[in-house]
Amino acid sequence: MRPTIVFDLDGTLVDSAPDLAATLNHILTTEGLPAASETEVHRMVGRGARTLITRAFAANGRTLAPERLEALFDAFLAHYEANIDGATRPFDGVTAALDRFEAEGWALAVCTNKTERLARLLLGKLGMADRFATIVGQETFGITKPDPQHILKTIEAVGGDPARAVMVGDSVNDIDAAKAAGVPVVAVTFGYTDRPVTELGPDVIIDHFDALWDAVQGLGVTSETA
Ligand SMILES: O=C(O)COP(=O)(O)O
Ligand SMILES: [Mg+2]
Repeated sequence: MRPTIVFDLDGTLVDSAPDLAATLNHILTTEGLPAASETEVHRMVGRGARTLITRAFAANGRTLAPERLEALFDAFLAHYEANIDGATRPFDGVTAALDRFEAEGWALAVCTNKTERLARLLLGKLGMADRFATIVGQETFGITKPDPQHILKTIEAVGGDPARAVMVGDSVNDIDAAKAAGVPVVAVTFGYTDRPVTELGPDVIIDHFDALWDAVQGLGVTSETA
């Protein structure tokens, strides 16, 4: 059985904050609220767009009734879909790192709290969708990180084994989900998080995708079949 490497999307594979911020700010300004900075967005992304909107309104002392939140979520998705790849690009070294894992026989997967639909759209526009054996989002199983089942079901979807899998992510949601799933986790330092990943207890931390292959080798999950 092939080993599986599961990637978070926003803040891990792709630098999507500029486009997420543009859409969030479209919603906020339409509502008469001040725009959020990209740094603020970095701290609020990670639990999906409903949570992003909720957090941004809370930062302005506003709470949202459930119906209002759903309406704003729909408006967010429509605006984001139309602008999804405006400035979003893969982080430096992603392509070479994916090439390496693919060449060594790993199954590549995405597990994101974005919607699967928009994750597929974005990765398709970036020419990356075909590289992944599966792309799992918030609505795929109705489960989101930090629930460990989000990662475990992603591994299952590619026919993988959690005992021969690794998670790569940027936030507490990825790290907590992986730990609860019993899957070793690599944290990146260049993503979106409200707390430095050094405080979150990942198995290993990398500053650049060029360090990913060696970091994963150090976790003892290898390409050879047992
Ligand atoms: O869009 C989000 O809030 C999070 O997405 P991610 O799980 O890919 O980081
Ligand atoms: Mg992320």
